[in-house]
Amino acid sequence: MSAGGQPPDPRSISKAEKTGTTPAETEMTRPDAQPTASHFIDGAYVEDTGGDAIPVIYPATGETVATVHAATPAVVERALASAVRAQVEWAAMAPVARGRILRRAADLIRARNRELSVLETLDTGKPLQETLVADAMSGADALEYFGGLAADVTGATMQFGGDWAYTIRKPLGVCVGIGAWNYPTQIACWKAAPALATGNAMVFKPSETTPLCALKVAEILHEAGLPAGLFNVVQGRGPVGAALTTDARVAKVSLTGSVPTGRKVAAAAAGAMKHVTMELGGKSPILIFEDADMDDAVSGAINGNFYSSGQVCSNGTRVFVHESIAADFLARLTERVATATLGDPLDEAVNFGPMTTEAQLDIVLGHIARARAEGATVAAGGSRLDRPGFWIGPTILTDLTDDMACVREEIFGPVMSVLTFRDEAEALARANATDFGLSAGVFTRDLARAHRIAAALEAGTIWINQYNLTPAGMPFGGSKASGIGRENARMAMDHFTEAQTIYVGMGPVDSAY
Ligand SMILES: NC(=O)c1ccc[n+]([C@@H]2O[C@H](COP(=O)([O-])OP(=O)(O)OC[C@H]3O[C@@H](n4cnc5c(N)ncnc54)[C@H](O)[C@@H]3O)[C@@H](O)[C@H]2O)c1
Ligand SMILES: CCCCC=O
Repeated sequence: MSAGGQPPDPRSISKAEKTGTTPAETEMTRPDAQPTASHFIDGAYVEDTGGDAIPVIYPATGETVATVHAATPAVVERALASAVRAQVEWAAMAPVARGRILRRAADLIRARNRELSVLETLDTGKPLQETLVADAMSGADALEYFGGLAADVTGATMQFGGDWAYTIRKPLGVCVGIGAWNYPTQIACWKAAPALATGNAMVFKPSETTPLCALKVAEILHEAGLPAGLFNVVQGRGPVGAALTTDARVAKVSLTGSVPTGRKVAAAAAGAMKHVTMELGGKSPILIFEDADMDDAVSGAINGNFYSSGQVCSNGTRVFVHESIAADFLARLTERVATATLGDPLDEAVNFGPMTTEAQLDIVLGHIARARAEGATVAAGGSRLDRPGFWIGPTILTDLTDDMACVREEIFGPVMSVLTFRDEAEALARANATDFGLSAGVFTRDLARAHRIAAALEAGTIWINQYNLTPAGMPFGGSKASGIGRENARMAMDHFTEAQTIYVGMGPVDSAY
């Protein structure tokens, strides 16, 4: 497919720059991001500077805005011990009372959305325009949803003609949550809400890259009335996550992260038969048929590739477009992508931010260099932007084949691969030809085709004529290498409980002798 010309550098149309926002002005609006202390344990902030210092870098400028310390073994011990103690009473509490606390936390989050969104922006670099609607608000939705469901955890009865049995769903005990860096508030809430609603305690380790927001979630949960010890936050890198995963007191590990980390964590948990939820990476397809609403398809591809600067697990980074509309699609796509507004993410006019880390930016640039070397055309973006921080514009690759690395591997950045197809069977086969299976999208006006394709796609979540929307009442998670289990919806309650079966004998007991 031909590139159709290089669009203007998105920096040249930054509204922030047009409106004359200066670094000095945005500096003035930036709050102090330094938390009271690194960890939140047993209802209070805890510091132990014996752990490695972890700088928190504002990705838009590269400045260090806070420093936390990795948990020492003593900190990990305090977190686990308080969770074990607190969980017993919490599990015995009336579920409706547990739910009330979570719903109160949801209200507090909504009331403080702006403050939390600014912190999320400082933590991740994602535009405030996004964080105001997608992060703390999504966390509040999960707390409200699971708070409402807490009193509705039910078992089943089975009749055997006299004798009968019933099941009750019991909490697992102490659960560990481990987060990725792209949605720190949302990930903390999506894990904490179903775990707490069902009577568990959680020790949460945020990503070392974005350690700030989970501390605020802990603070708010406790302000809402959560007893001390039930949601503890400890900081650290992989070894802290590994120490939590392998501790004998931990019944379950819920990880959001990459497939390689998922394999390690699942293997470590399997050694002690712990429950796991694995929310991992993907290389998801979006199939755009010739009868699709073109504007919606372009919007879906933009949302599914460039929101959060492409750092979204479920992104549809392999965009398969029917060959008869491919030229029109690419022309409209490049035209719209050229209007992205880059600038200080704290400026609400900005809708495209930097990569969250320089290391991730380097990974993205490496993928683009390899794609060029393999013969791809860069139809938009493609290079590091000459400004402080970790910037690359929305990037579109064309002239691709399915065996190129950029089409096969998760890039986790703003890089869309546009491919063409001739017929449905071919599109489906190519969409499924991956070890990943997180998500997929279909754009068509043909309802029968939409549902036929959705059923045949090997992915945990499929969007028809939409992309990347994840309401709390909808299960979300991956197939194949992209994960085990589901977050959100009633299914998440099942994943944080286990069934106990009680058989009831109603007559005499027969025995052989
Ligand atoms: N499916 C989803 O819901 C979802 C959501 C967001 C991100 N992701 C995926 O996350 C990845 C990006 O995030 P990342 O770079 O932070 O992932 P990562 O795998 O590098 O790290 C994830 C978390 O695991 C921890 N960790 C690393 N090694 C560990 C070990 N041995 N034991 C326990 N914990 C360990 C890290 O400290 C971090 O907190 C991408 O692949 C993305 O697709 C998935
Ligand atoms: C669509 C939001 C899911 C979070 C993954 O990165």
